[in-house]
Amino acid sequence: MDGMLQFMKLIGQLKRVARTGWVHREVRQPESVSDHMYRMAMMALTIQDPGINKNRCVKMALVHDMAECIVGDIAPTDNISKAEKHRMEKEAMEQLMGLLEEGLRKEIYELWEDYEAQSSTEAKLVKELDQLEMILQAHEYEELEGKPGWLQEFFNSTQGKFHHPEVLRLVQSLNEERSRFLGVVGTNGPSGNETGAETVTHPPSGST
Ligand SMILES: Nc1nc2c(ncn2[C@H]2C[C@H](O)[C@@H](COP(=O)(O)O)O2)c(=O)[nH]1
Ligand SMILES: [Mn+2]
Repeated sequence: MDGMLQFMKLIGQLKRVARTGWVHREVRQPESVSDHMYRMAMMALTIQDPGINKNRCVKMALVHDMAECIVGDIAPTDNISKAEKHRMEKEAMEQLMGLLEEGLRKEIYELWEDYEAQSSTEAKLVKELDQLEMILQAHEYEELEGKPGWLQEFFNSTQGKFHHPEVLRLVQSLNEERSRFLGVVGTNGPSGNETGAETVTHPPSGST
């Protein structure tokens, strides 16, 4: 088969790889890895910061989890070490890159390596978008399932991970909307001047 066609079919598998974090919590109709990367790419497209290479961020968002078409979506709950996860994903990337011509192979692999190593400013921002996209999706699932606070663990595990002003602004808006949904604003809810890293940490009883 044509290498490019095989590459595109492998990438197409991302549409069918459900995000493990949601599967683990028995979310109905969990999003796929490609769903996750699409919204991250859109988030990157909206970046206004003149000091950031926005196009690099969009490309990085689109490639950062592509190895998961082969190795699947490895989550913290899988208890696979960072080193082993990196080894598995690097092997998958090499298989994918072997299907491409030299120029494309270099461009994509360099973006992926930068994200993995968190070397560039853009890579660090895309990591923040990765975490923002996840907590936004968690909030949306809480709303869809009518379960305020249900997915608090995703907010706890990302606390303190947000630094870029444009990301913090979105996290702040998300936390304010989530607080209203939790029904705590106006009682002992957030004061509204949080940096966005804090989350509402007193979900109603019954959430884990
Ligand atoms: N149960 C939890 N799962 C989590 C948490 N943080 C991340 N995750 C999941 C989300 C994805 O399915 C996967 C990794 O996502 P990447 O975008 O980094 O590949 O792990 C958590 O706190 N709890
Ligand atoms: Mn990701």
